[in-house]
This record gives sequence, C-alpha cells and structure tokens, in this order.
Amino acid sequence: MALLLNITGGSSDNSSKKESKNYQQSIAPSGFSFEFNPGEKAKATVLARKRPSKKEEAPKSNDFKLIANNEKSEDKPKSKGSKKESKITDKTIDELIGRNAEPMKPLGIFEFPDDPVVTNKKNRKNQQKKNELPVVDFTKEPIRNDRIMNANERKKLKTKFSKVSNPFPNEPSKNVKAKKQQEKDQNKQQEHQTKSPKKDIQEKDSPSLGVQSQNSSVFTIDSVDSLNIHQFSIKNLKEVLNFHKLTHVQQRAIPSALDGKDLLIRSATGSGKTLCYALVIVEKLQKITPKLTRNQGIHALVIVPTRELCVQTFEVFQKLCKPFTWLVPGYLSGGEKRKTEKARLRNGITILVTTPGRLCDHLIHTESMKLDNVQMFVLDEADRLLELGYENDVKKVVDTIAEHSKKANKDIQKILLSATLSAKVKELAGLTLESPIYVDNENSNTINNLMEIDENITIPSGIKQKYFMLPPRMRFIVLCSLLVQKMSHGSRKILIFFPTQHVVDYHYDALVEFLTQSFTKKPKTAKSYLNNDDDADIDDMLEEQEESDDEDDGNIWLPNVTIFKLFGSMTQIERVSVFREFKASKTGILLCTDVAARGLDVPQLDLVIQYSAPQEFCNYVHRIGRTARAGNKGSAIIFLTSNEDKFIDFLREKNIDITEDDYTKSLKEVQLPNMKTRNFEEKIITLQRKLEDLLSEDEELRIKASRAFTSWICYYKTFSKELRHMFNLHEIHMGHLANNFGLRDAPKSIVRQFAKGEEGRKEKNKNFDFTHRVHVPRGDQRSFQRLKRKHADFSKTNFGKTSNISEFDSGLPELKKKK
Ligand SMILES: Nc1ncnc2c1ncn2[C@@H]1O[C@H](COP(=O)(O)OP(=O)(O)OP(=O)(O)O)[C@@H](O)[C@H]1O
Repeated sequence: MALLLNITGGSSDNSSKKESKNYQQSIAPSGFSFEFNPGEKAKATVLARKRPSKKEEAPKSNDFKLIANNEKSEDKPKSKGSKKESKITDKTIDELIGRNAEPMKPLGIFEFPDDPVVTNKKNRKNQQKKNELPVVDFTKEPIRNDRIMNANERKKLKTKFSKVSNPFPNEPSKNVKAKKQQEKDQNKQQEHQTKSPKKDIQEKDSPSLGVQSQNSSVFTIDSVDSLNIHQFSIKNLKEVLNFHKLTHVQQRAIPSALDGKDLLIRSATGSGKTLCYALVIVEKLQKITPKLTRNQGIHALVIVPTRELCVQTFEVFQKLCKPFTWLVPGYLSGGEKRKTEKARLRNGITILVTTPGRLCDHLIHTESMKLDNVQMFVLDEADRLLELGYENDVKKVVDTIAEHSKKANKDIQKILLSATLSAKVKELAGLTLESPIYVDNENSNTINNLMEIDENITIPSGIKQKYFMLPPRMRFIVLCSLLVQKMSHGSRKILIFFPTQHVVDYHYDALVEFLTQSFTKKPKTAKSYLNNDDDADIDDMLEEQEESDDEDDGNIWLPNVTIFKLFGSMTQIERVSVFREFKASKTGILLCTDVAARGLDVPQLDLVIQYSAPQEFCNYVHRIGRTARAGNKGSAIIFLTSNEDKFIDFLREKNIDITEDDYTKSLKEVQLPNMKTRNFEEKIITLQRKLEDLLSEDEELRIKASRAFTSWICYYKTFSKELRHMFNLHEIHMGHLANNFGLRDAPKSIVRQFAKGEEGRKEKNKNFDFTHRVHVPRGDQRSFQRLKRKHADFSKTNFGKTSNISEFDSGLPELKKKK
C-alpha cells in the first residue's frame, strides 16, 4: 500500500524544524512521506492512494502510528522528549481518505492516455463476452482522455510533486510552450555551431558527409584474365570464387598494389574492396622463392574491426590460397582462449587476419608472436577501427611495424581501406602510408595532400530506399506483418538493425514466438519444463517441440524460416556459428546491432530493415550497404515516427533518394494463421493482445521487455551531435513506446526497476535462476544439440546470455547471476 500524506503547518521556531524533520524520517513508515511544522495544527491531505494488491499484506495498524505535534496551533514547540504522541489509526486514515479522496490512481504523476486495448480491462472482458472486438484506429495518435483528472487537478498535483524528479517529459501535445522553447534553443545552438570557428573532435569526426550515388555499374568490362597474376590464381578466381569480371575499384587498385605502392582505398559498400588487398597479398607471397614455410612467421598482417569480419576475411584468404598450399592463413579474433590462439601462432601462420585488441594482447604476452617478417600491412574499415576506440592499439601496431622496417631496412607495403575519410582517418593514413595512391570509385591517382580528399560516401545504385512513418506503438506489429509479407513474396534473407543488444534479445524471443511457433498455442519455456517435471530433459523438450511443430504447420506464420540474433556480447562460439549459419541458410532473418553494419557480406540478402535510426549518419550508409552488393539489387526500409521526420529531410539534403511507403500495406495483405479477421484494425488488436498476453504469461520475457524499453531510452539519449536534434527524447510518447514492447506498466515504473540499485534488481530477479529461454528455431536443432553436448550442463552455458559489454552498451547495470 502506498499512501502519501502531506501534513503542513506554520512554525514559529526554526530551530526545532531540523530536529523534527530528522525525527519524522526515523519514524516514517515506508510508503509515507509527510511534512509538518511544529507549533501548528497538523493538517493532513491525502493526495492519492492505491489499493493494496492482493499479494501485499494489509498494513498493520502500527504502521500508521504518526507522531503528530500538538493539535493546537497556538501551542509552542516542545522539546523532543515532551512531544505529545497521538495515534492515527486505520480509522482516522480512512476518514482522511474519505474526506479528501481523489479518484483511484497509481502514484505516477504523469498519466498516459487511456488506451482501450491496453488499459480498459473491463471493456475488454465485456467485449470478449460478446465475442466482439472494439475497432480502434491504431494508426492515429489517440486523443488524450482526461477523465481521470481534470486539468486543474493535474496542475495542482504536478506542483505538489514538483520535487520528485521526472525522467519522463510531458507529452508533446501538452507541452507546446516547452517545445517552442526547445526549438528556439536548438536554433540558437545551430546558429552558434555554424558561427563558432572552433569545432570539437567529435564534430570533426562526424563531418557532414556528402553522398553520391554510384553512377556506373559496379563491374568493368575487364576480365580477371587481364590481371598480371599467376595462372592458377586466375583459374581459382573463376572456378572457386566465380569472379569473371573486375569491379571498378579492383581494376584501379590491384595493378597499383601489385607494383608495391601504398594505397588508400575508398569505395561504395559491396564493391569488392577485400579482393583488392587479398589477391595482391597471396600473389606476392606465392612468388617468394624458395617457397615460404609456415615457421617463417607472419608475412602479411590484416587488421579488421570485428570478429565476424575477421572470420569472413580469413575465409576469403582460404579460398585464394587454395592453389598455393604452402601459404597458411590464420585468424585471431578474441573471444577464444588465449592458449588455443597461442598454439595456432606457434604452429605458424603466414597471413594473419586479426582484430586489434587481441593482436596487441599477443604482442605483449606471446613469444611466438613476431612481426619482424611482415611485408604487407592492411587496415580494413579504418574509420570503424577508430570509432570503436582502437586508435591507440592501431598506432601501437603501426609503430612496431615501422620500427621493424627501419631495423631491417626494408619497405613494408601498406594499404588502408575506409568507407569514410574523416579527419582522423586521414591523420592515420598520413602516419601509416608513404606517398599513397588514392583509389575511389571513379579515380586512382597519387595524392600529395590527404586533406584535399572530400569526405563523400558513395551509395550503390541498386538499393531501393523506403521509410515508414508509423505511430510508435505500431513498430512491432508492422515488423511482424512486413516480415511475413516479404518472406511470402520470395525474400530470402532479411537483416534487421536494432538499437541495443537488449532490444535485439527481446525481439528475438518475441519474433520467434510470433513467427515460428504455433500462433494459438501457449509458449513453453525451458524454465516451465524444468519446474514442472523433475526428470524433464532438454532432449524431451526439443523432441516434443519438433513434433508439435510438425502437427501445427498451418498454425505457424513462417514455419520454414530460421531467426537468428547477433550482438557484441554473445560468446565467440555463438557469434561465429550464428554468422556462418545465417550465411549458409537459404532463408533467414537476422536481428542484430550495428556489430553487423560493417563489412559483412551475406549472399542473397535482399532486405535491410532499420527498426530504429542509426546514431551516426555513416552507419545509415553501412547498414543499407549490407544489401545490393556486387551489382545486385536490394531494398532498405527505415522505421520512423512522426516526430522523427526531420531525419528524412536530412537524408534528402544528402542527396539520398528515399520515398515513403505505406506501412499498413503488409498488415492489410497478410492473414493471421488459422484466424479470420474482419479488417486490419482487428489484426492489429489481435497481435497487440497476443504480445501482451505473452508477456503476462512469461515473467522472464516481461523483464526482457522492460530492459529493452529502458535501454531504448538510453540509446535515444546518445545520438551524435549531427542527429541529436532530430531524435528528441522529449517528443517521444513513453506510454506508446512501452505498449510497443507489450508492456502495460507505467513507463516510469518500468525504468525504476533498473534504476533501483543492486538490491532492487536482486529482488526483482530472485526467481530467475534459469533465464535462458529455449527457443530452438526449426532447422536449428542440430547446431543447438551440438552446442548442448559441448556444454554438458546446459543451464550453465552462455547460450542466449546478454550482458552489457558489446559495441552498443545500453548503459544498464548487468543482471547479477544468482549464486
Ligand atoms: N570481381 C568480382 N566478381 C564477382 N563478385 C565479386 C567480385 N569481387 C567481389 N565480389 C563479391 O562482392 C561482394 C562484396 O565484396 P566485398 O565484401 O569485398 O565488398 P566491400 O567493398 O569490401 O564491401 P564493404 O564496404 O561493405 O565491406 C562479395 O560477395 C564478393 O564475393
């Protein structure tokens, strides 16, 4: 029970105020807050109250024992010891409540609009009885329903509670003045920014990049035969890699690199930059006579920013080295045991692909890690390396290599590739490269002054860019219907970018439940199996799940599609296996953070969905660049809400060709499995209810949703300077955003769960000794079984683990595991 009392009165003695305050704190029962000044008539006002929930214990009468000062206003303040004690019993409390009662309402000061679907349980029950669904236009912003309190009452309440910090701003419609003021401030800020000659590093590093669309096609008419390389390499390119023609960037870069020049390469996503250095490395090393042996150490070093890119690049080298078996490619990507990697290094690697952090670690701790023989050095995705904070690591490696080259008096060829050439990348290029040749989509020429290069990005012409302008609470529902629509229209692979790993994790569970499990059956989590049956075995569960899936095919939206998730804090085994399986699968949906935005090359990926906007403009370009690669076609859709429309203007100013699409189209088109709905509004209501019911049945999922909601808010606060004014937290309707996550609680209380501190969280999560939801997407069983066998005690594996160490930390404290 929460009760707020305000006991006020004037005071004639200031000295005793402090004393009495201390006193009242020490005796105040939890849930009460009151003030009173000694010497005056105590006046109690009940501002609001909440009925105790059934579970909560009824308060004992002792809880209401308040020490009030003298009831008579003319009484002088008395010393502590002489305070008169008067008991306010349950009865008096009730009387007080009865006298001043305001309508029942949770103590949250800012109420959220009454949503007939979400909050009106009575209505819902009645409707269900009648077997009729209310028709609600979800597509419109609801009109605020002020029936709980009128404006005056709310104003009063707000001023009384003005001391309480409010993490949520007022709703936009109610806050016109504040909005205007904010706009003024923003304009001033912008003016200031344009006038100010000094720019800080971040501004420098997120420059207003220009965009140009690729004019020509990706490929030239030149065949791979035109390259001056070994005949076996040409045969290998044609037969193993299926490359016949050169891309523009390859045609320009490869001959110069074969001549031993340092290169700075910038070109559109998917234009074949990897081959520009990989082919040259293999060609140069295979030429060395006598043939290199693996114990002669590392001869080529390639640094990439992420583990997936590391594995991907290593696989390209494996293919290119096929005709030259004495060249041994290898990779170090972190996440693996240092011991295993040390053993690999000891065995000998000729071409090493690595992430910078792990490389530096081995340079310090591993004796066999030597860079003395390095002849070629590549920095791929240099801008991303710097963004991820690897600047020092990269500089350390550059220095080490320069030292060796000086000692041995030999030249090391260096190649730097970057999608964007920010000031920092240029600075790094200046440090690393010597009289480089600059290659982009259109040109290749020697560059004297790197600073002269513009900072434009090129977007492949094969990408069709669309946006949805949709109400915030519709995001998830539209996503489901869009996925079903696209998959049934022949899409093979879809990549969805989410803001943080918590948001990925929650949506993975929710989408698996919606799209790949029986639509009408209640979900079963591993926990419920383990709890209900002592002898239950995961094997039984999997078998049962498989059998019921087979029976229910008609009841499943996407029975043959596997859903994957990928984010930075997953274990190495998970990350690599997810990435490989998604690449190899015929159809699939990958939910990810920006960890997959750069460099990843997934064949037949025809749609990229951005569930939320990227925090930096260049990430927009990289995200959409996962589709329409190597001259193929693809499409990209970004989900925005009406208050984010400035982002579209911003994109158009950058010459990005983006058009609006009707988000209701897919909802109107797709049918819910085994369900007949009269209109699309009914579909929306059914889907929203399903989501909410799912959360109410599954506490674990509800907690995930709450964390995801909170981390979304954190993400929203951290947009780059360039984009910050377009994504204003003050303009988000928190209630609607919470609805979108299937949450019915007041947004403020959701966030509080994670702001309470360690004790609060422990309390909240004390029942969760097994927090891994075991969704085994169909077709994914084998890999799951493999994983399970590897980790005999399943409940202790990291499968599905989500902690906060990834590239997009949500800023939330990590959940502590129960001992
Ligand atoms: N000459 C070629 N002929 C056919 N396909 C090619 C050729 N060169 C590269 N590709 C293919 O094009 C795709 C993109 O190549 P790559 O990953 O090297 O692009 P990228 O420019 O590095 O992209 P990003 O900037 O996104 O990292 C790959 O699937 C690769 O196999």
